[in-house]
Order: sequence, then structure tokens, then C-alpha cells
Amino acid sequence: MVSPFLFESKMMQIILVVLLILFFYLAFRIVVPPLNFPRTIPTIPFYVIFLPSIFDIDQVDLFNLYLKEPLKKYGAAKIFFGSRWNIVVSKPEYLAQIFKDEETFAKSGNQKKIPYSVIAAYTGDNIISAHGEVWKTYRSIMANGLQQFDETPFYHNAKLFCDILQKKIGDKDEALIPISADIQRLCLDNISQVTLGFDFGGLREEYNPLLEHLVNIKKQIFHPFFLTFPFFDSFPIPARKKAFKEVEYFRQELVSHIQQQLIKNFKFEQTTFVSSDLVRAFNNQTINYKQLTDNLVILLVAGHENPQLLLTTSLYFLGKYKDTWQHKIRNEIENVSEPKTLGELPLLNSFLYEATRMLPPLNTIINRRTSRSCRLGSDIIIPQNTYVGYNNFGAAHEAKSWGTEADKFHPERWGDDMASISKKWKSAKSTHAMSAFHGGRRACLGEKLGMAEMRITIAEMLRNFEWSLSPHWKEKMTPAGPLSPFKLELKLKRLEFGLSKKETT
Ligand code: HEM
Repeated sequence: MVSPFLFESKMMQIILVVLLILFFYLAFRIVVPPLNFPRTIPTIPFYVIFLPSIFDIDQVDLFNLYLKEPLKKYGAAKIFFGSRWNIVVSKPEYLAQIFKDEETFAKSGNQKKIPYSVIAAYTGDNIISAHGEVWKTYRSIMANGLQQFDETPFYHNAKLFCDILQKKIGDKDEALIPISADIQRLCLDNISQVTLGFDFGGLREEYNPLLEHLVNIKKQIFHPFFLTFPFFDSFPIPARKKAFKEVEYFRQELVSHIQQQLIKNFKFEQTTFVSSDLVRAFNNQTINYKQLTDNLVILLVAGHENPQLLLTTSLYFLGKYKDTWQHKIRNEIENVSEPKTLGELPLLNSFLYEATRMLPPLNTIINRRTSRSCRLGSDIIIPQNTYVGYNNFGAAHEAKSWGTEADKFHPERWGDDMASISKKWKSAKSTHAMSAFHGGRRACLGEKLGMAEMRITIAEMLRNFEWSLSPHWKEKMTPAGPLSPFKLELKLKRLEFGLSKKETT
């Protein structure tokens, strides 16, 4: 008979061996790309993705150190992200193929890629992530309202935004102001008033419960560990359970705001907000309640986060090039009396396009999965069920498209007059040398809206203030995720009365 002690120690040995095997198996899956991944493209070391959590390094440094050369040479690479190995491309020809062949490179957002995660619970199955017929349905409902909209709230909010900054300067002439939180409030108010039919109240209310809630859940969603290993969201970790609950609460609160504004008083029947179109589609059963909620949430999320990033980037470049670009554009807008003409100012628009090129707000997007084994370009064989994404920063800094000065901030590259600037912008998008707004059939539906918001806010800022980068602010971009200057702080100086009080509307 085996003694209980011997039995126990044998069991311990077996458990230890199983755990060791599991550990090595998981480590192998993280360190080495799947064996059926293409050998014709390089592998970015798995640890690269963890470096910003350990060292004081931002994503532009990371790109320059680890991705620039492989992407320049091969146009594609294998990269570990989101608990799995993926293929990321930056060569315009590869982007063109991926964007065009939607059946093979099928959209597969977080709701499919990591359905157990907090981020998937947040945005669900929406117009950006959906594929095929479902996407077509969403697009047919939402496209019109995102293309035809009333810009008036942008003007009012830009003024409110500047008033808030004026108050922060107080009775001094200038002050050092961390700008991120106010930009977020502005962008939330803009998108909620222009597309959702309610006022988020970010600029008007000092304490705003919905905003507090949003800031809180964003911290949990963009937690670096869970962003890299969303797999752990399926474990019963109390903090993550709380995050799920709070995300659900936020979604319900958002819909309830829209219900109060649009549904209860039947305003949706008369208005052309995108949210009204979604409510009508829900009422006639084209979409269900979850689809309605998912799309309302994505309108708020994409509609405020992306402009927030681009505005931060624009204010950063204007601060950095205060004596040149800021000065020149201020002179240019001084003569504008008709708001519509902002879209026709060569300096303002070439500046905006260059800012978008230099720091594309959505740096890397990996949300397509191959529906079959396929060939990318002439020699990259990709197995079925592989996640494929694109690196906007890489595409926008490719020397082949943008010349040897691709890394330089050089708005002149877009042209001197509005006709050539617009032509170059369109051509850069259609050749995918510039993919910051995607392009093709799945092109961003908010580009027109976002760019109008940028022009109007920048013009108002230039009329009110002169600014440079705060001497206390360390020039650094976000370490991971969306790309923009990290916790930007500006040295804002109030401008003389004449220019600041000039009316725009
Ligand atoms: C201003 C900065 C913005 C940038 C840089 C930007 C960028 C992008 C990109 C890269 C995509 C494609 C995503 C993918 O490949 O999965 C996209 C799609 C989309 N964006 Fe934007 N976006 C911006 C603003 C907005 C705004 C203000 C809205 C308004 C709600 C918006 C609504 C959308 C929608 C609805 C799609 C999905 C289009 C489709 O698949 O049919 N975007 N955007």
C-alpha cells in the first residue's frame, strides 16, 4: 500500500510538472510567433510592447527604435499585441489591398477579437467594428447625419473653451496650463450637441457626473496591463468586475440622456441628428436595442476621443512653431469674416494636414482577421484567422511617399494654394500614403466633422491667445494606444483686446 505522504508528494510533483508545461507553453506563445506565420517578414521582439510600462519611452521612440527599419524594408512585420501575434503593415500597396479586399481581410473588432474584455463591453458591435451586411445597415443609417450637420455648436463651444482658459489665466497676462482635461470637455460637448442631440455639459458644469464616470472607466479600459493581456478580463478579478459594472452603468446613463432629450418628447421625429436616425431605425426594428446602444456609445467615443487627440496635437505644433506657423496662421485668419472661409485658408489647412500626418491620432489599428489563407503583395502568405492591422505612423513617415524629410514638420509640402492642397490631401488618402482617416469604402465618416471642429477651435484660440510649450512640460508623446502629446501643458498668453474680441459668427 502507498503511504499517504508518498501519494501527496507524487501529486505535488505532477501538479508542478503540469504548471511548468503550461508556463513554458504560454511563454512560447508570447515569445515566438505562430509557426505558420510568414517567414518573409521580420518579427518585432515580443518585449517591445512592454517597454513603455517599464521605461520612460513613448511610442514615437519605440517606433524609431524597433519598427522603423523593419517596416521601411519589408512594409510589414509580425507584432505581439492584445494577447496574440498579429501582422501589421505600413506599405501603401499593402494597405490598399487590405482596405479593398474586405472579404478576405474582414473587420473583426474587439467584440469578436476579445469578446470577454472590458473594452468590448464598452463599445460592443458598432459601425467601426462591424462587417458585411450588419455594417452596411449601420452605415446606411448613420452616414447622412455624419456628413450633414450643424456646425453652430462648434463656434459657441470654442468661445466657452477660450473663456475657461481666460479664467485660468486670471488677472495675470499669462499662465502655464495643462490643457488635456479642458480639451476633453470641449470635444465631448461638441460631439454630443452635433450628433447625439443632447448637451454633455462638460464646459458648462464644473462637476459633471457623466464626465467623472467616463474619465474613471477610461482609466480602467486603457490600463496598460489589461490592454496588453485582455485575456485576464475573463478571470474573476474584483477590480475588473467593478470595471464591467461601471461600463454598463455608463452605457445606460448615456442612452437615458438621449432618451430624455430625443425620445420622450418625440424630438427625434423632427431632428436630423445621427442619434435621431438611430432611434428611428430602432423603432422600425432595423436594429435592436443593443445595436442602438453600441452605436450611440461609439459616436460619443470615436467622436470625442479622435478630435481630442488631433486638437492636442495641433495646439502642440502651434506652440512649438509659435514664431512661424502660429504667427502666420493668426495673420491669415485675422481677415476672415465668414466662418465657411476657414476651410479655404491655405496655411491653416496645410498646417492641419501636416499635423495629422506627423502624429496620426490612431497610430496602430489591428481589427481585421483573414477569413482564408491569402497572399499579401507577392510573397507574404498569411494563414487563415490571422489578425492584420495597419500602422498609420509608419505609412505617414515612409520616405518613399514623403521624401527624405518625412520626419520633418513641413506644412509647405501640401502646396501653396487651396486647390493644390486639397488635391494632394485627396491623392495621399486614395494612394494610402496617408491613412489617418482610413480611406476607401470604410473611410472615416467623421473626417469632415472633425476637421471643421479643428479649424473653428484653432481659429478661436488664435484670436484669444498666443502660446508656446510650457517650460515645465517634457516633450513626450503618449506611451501606448492613441497617439498625441502626453499630458500637454501650454504657456498661454492673453492677446490684446482687438484681436480677441473679433466676432466670427
Ligand atoms: C478627427 C479625428 C479622427 C480621426 C483621425 C479618425 C480616424 C478614423 C479611422 C482611422 C477610422 C478607421 C478605423 C478602422 O480601420 O477600423 C475611422 C472610422 C470611423 N470614424 Fe473616424 N476619425 C476621426 C474623427 C471621427 C469623428 C469626429 C467621428 C464622428 C462620430 C468619426 C466616426 C467614424 C466612423 C463612424 C467610422 C467608421 C466608418 C466605417 O467603417 O464605415 N470619426 N476613423
